[in-house]
Amino acid sequence: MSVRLELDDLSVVYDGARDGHPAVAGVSLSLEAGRIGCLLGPSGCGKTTVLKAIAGFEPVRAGQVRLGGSVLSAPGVHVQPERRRVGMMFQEYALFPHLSAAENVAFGLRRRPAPERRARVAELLALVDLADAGERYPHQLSGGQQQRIALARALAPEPALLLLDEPFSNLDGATRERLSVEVRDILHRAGQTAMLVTHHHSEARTLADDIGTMHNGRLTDWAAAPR
Ligand SMILES: Nc1ncnc2c1ncn2[C@@H]1O[C@H](COP(=O)(O)OP(=O)(O)OP(=O)(O)O)[C@@H](O)[C@H]1O
Repeated sequence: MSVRLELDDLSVVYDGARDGHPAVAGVSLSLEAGRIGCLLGPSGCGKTTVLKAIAGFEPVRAGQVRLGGSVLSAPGVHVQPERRRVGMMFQEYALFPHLSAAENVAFGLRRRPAPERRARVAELLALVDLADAGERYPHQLSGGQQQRIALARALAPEPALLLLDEPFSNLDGATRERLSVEVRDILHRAGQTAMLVTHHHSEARTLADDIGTMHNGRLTDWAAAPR
C-alpha cells in the first residue's frame, strides 16, 4: 500500500564537506499517497542526496523523513534502508544480465511461496505490457523494454514509496518521452507514491503530479504540475 511522504526541514551534510557546507539544506515537502513528485534542478544541486536521505543511504543532519507518518530519519533516528519499504529504480545497470525478465522481476520476491511469486510476476509483466517477454534476457530487449522490466522489478515487493533517479537518461529523446507517459500511467494504475529526480523539464512535466526545483541544496518551490 502506498503512503504519504513528508520531508520536514531536511538537511544533509556529507562527511568531509568543505566548511561543513550542507548538500541539502532545509528541504520541506509533502507528497500525498499515490502521487508522483519530481525534483528538478542542475547538476550538483542536491537532488540525488535528497533521494539518498529518503532511502536511508545518508543520515540526516537536521529535520525528518516521514513515510506514512512514521519517522524514518531524524537526528538520532535511522531506520535501516532494507526496513524502509522504499523501492528504487536507476538509469544504469538496472537488470541482472544473466537472469530472464521474469527472474529479474521475481528477484525481490525470493521469500514468498513459489505460486504467489509466479502470480505476482505475471501480474507485473502484464502491468508493464510485457506479458510475453518473461523468458527473454535483458540483451534481447530494447532499452525501453528493459526499463519497463526494471520498473516491474521495483514494484514487485509493493514498496510504500518508489524512488526514480534519472531513470531514462540513457535513452534517446523519443523513447524517453514515450516511456515517461507509459511509466506515469503504470504508476497511477498501481496507485504508487513515487519520487523522481531528473534534469529534463519535459520528463518532469509529463510524469509528475507535483514538481519542485532545487538550487544549491534548497528547494525553491513545490507545487502541482500545470496540466
Ligand atoms: N559522497 C559525497 N561526499 C561529499 N560530497 C558529495 C557526495 N555526494 C555528493 N556530494 C556533493 O553534494 C552536492 C549535491 O550532490 P547531488 O549528487 O545530490 O546532486 P544532484 O543534483 O543529484 O546532481 P546530478 O544531477 O549531477 O546527479 C554536490 O555538491 C556534490 O558534489
